[in-house]
Amino acid sequence: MHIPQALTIAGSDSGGGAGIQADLKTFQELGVYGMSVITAITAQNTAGVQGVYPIELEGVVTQLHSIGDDLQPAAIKTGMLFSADIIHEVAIAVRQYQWNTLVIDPVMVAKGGSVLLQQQAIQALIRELLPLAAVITPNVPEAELLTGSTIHTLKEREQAARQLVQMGARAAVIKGGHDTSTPQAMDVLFDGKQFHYVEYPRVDTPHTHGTGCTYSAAMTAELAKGNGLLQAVQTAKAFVHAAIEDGLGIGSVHGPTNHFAYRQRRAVR
Ligand SMILES: Nc1ncnc2c1ncn2[C@@H]1O[C@H](COP(=O)(O)OP(=O)(O)OP(=O)(O)O)[C@@H](O)[C@H]1O
Ligand SMILES: Cc1ncc(COP(=O)(O)O)c(N)n1
Repeated sequence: MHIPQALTIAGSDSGGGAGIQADLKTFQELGVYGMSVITAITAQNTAGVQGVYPIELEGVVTQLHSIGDDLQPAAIKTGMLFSADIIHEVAIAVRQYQWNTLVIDPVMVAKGGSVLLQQQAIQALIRELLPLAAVITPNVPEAELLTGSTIHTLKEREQAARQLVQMGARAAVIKGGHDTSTPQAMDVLFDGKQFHYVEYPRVDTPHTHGTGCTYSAAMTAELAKGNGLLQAVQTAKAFVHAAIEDGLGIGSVHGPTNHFAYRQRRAVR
């Protein structure tokens, strides 16, 4: 039996809703064997981030080699990378091990405002990692920082997605989770040739901690199974929407999403 395998390179969230924890739960829920390279430990809960502790560079590099020298992830995602040095080492490993199906979630700040990517690392992300991406999945503020343009309208989101492809990514998804002016949570995918629009109704909930991580992890899992990009994005959107809609009510502030929801809904159908 062939088991699809995927790797996440990201930060640990002690609260379990975002980062490595969200990624591995999502991989598992979608029937994919998950592996991890941890870039930083965060002390975090539903109220916010209480501390950020980057892993020593050598520790990140050794984890990358442990995976690359033995295991064969069919798809890889990056989340919180924290520093330019870590980005540099990840880019080297991606090229060395030919991790061509690379999903970049350019995590920059947590929902509560804590910095998860140092300011000076943004240029390294653009220069070294973005050109290796099968797809990059910024939210609007992240897309603005990556492209240097302001984004208000749908046209501007499309332009930003196109620009990210011109900058070297093979595809870009600009997420609409932050745009509360519309009743739909609509994401724009530019696959290098055409635009696709993936949408579900916006859920009125404060429990959206880790939505971006969960979405990009679900995309990575679907790509690891050999699915095409549009199908992977559509399944990921269904997965994250179910996870938001069936929130768990865990924690006192911005709770995690429900990683069981997609599988449970399919089981009762
Ligand atoms: N309230 C909501 N209702 C429905 N869908 C949502 C909602 N919030 C986010 N989404 C969807 O969740 C996915 C993740 O998007 P989001 O914009 O939250 O990412 P993000 O800001 O990068 O997340 P994170 O802050 O966790 O990294 C997208 O498909 C987005 O449209
Ligand atoms: C380790 C880690 N990675 C990513 C996020 C982003 O998630 P959110 O913006 O929902 O807090 C996070 N909070 N922590």
